[in-house]
Amino acid sequence: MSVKLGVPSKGRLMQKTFDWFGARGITLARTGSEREYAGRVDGIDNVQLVLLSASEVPRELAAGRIHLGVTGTDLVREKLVQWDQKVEPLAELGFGEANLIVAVPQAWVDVDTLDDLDAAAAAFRARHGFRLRIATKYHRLVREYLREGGVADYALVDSQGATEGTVKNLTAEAIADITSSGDTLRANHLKVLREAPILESQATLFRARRAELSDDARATLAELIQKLGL
Ligand SMILES: Nc1ncnc2c1ncn2[C@@H]1O[C@H](COP(=O)(O)OP(=O)(O)OP(=O)(O)O)[C@@H](O)[C@H]1O
Ligand SMILES: O=P(O)(O)OC[C@H]1O[C@H](OP(=O)(O)OP(=O)(O)O)[C@H](O)[C@@H]1O
Repeated sequence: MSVKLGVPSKGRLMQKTFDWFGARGITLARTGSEREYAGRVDGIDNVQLVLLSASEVPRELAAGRIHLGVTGTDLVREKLVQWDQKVEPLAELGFGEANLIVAVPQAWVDVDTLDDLDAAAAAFRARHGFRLRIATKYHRLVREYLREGGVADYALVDSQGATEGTVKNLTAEAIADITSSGDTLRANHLKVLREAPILESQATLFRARRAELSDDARATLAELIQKLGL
């Protein structure tokens, strides 16, 4: 039995993940044609590379189909109920840093805090007859945050990409999304609420708590963790 290491196969986390392992003597490489999702691990025996989308890594870890996996903390917390019982963070990797925030139109001069948003949401419903819409793909984290922040009168609308565009497109009044440089928010005339972010995320190496391991694989995992300096 080999140790299965799940890493993003594309997107912004892939190359930096490969670089992070490479700097620690473990070479990860995609093999085959550019479009083939096959990979190789050099620098240690008996470790199998599993190429996945960053958003699928949490589920694969929770199911125990991979033993180790790299993805953003935001995706783990959003996708796994009681995430800390399913996975253990082993190392923050220092890239993929982004904050999950709530943003509203810059033109809403009276709305700078969650309290303001709650008041605006109540007024919006009274005026329009439907609830203020917040577009996001982080449904669980945003619901929990708004409940704790005392914001009640809103509806979440699902947005799986280009979330900042939903306000201009009139499919939402506000958004909750990841921001890094802030350029996308500014370009779409949105401002972040004054409170601390919902979550500060970065790429992290996780271990699956429930994955089965043979004795051989357990030894390989220990060797890998030691080689990575963890
Ligand atoms: N602008 C950004 N800067 C830095 N990290 C970001 C940014 N936007 C998203 N991320 C982080 O990158 C991770 C997602 O990576 P990426 O967008 O490449 O994957 P994905 O959207 O899940 O891809 P896929 O389409 O393959 O499912 C998340 O953990 C997220 O927090
Ligand atoms: O603060 P910034 O540096 O401008 O980055 C923020 C943007 O990056 C992510 O989008 P991504 O590029 O993954 O595209 P998406 O909208 O299709 O998710 C995120 O959803 C924001 O839209």
